[in-house]
Amino acid sequence: MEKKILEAPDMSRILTRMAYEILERYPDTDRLALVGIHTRGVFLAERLARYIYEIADLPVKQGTLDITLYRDDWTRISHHPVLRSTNIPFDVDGMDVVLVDDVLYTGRTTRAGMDALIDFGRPRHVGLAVLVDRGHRELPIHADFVGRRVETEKDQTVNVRVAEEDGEDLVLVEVL
Ligand SMILES: O=P(O)(O)OC[C@H]1O[C@H](OP(=O)(O)OP(=O)(O)O)[C@H](O)[C@@H]1O
Ligand SMILES: O=c1cc[nH]c(=O)[nH]1
Repeated sequence: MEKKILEAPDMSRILTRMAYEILERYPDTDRLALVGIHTRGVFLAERLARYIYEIADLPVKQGTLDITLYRDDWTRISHHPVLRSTNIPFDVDGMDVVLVDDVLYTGRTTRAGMDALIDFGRPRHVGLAVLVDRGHRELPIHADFVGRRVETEKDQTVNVRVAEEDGEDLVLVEVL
């Protein structure tokens, strides 16, 4: 069984708030880029960029990262990984890059995301925005912009659904 923790209006409100926070932290939007981590981070990054455009009338650079081959455990997960597109259509050197993901858990995806990003250049600053921080970090990583902190047990699962991929906006936590 799963319990709903966020529904579509909650997600819109939270992402709007996060867009304001990102703008406040990085007012120089010429230097700002939002980079979504596949899969759902890509759609959340697009939405944050859209909210920033609506709030400040300023376009923000965007990119996507597939971190599969940068994971420290990818051979354990699959020897035939499905790869998705990495697209960083701007010069990363000197930029303020906000990585965007749906869930922050152990921090291993974020670490892989930083590795993947740094292969493109040397950002001035890298931040992290996540819709849900569920704790249980295994690496010294924290998020700068958090939609909702959720207390979880280590063996619970947080399931984020986004309309673009799943047909609905919903965040569920497995009930143990
Ligand atoms: O902090 P971590 O322990 O790395 O966990 C967080 C990651 O786990 C999920 O991705 P998943 O690997 O399930 O792939 P998905 O994005 O395709 O669902 C989620 O989307 C985050 O990217
Ligand atoms: O609970 C979890 C842990 C990692 N990634 C998710 O999407 N959910």
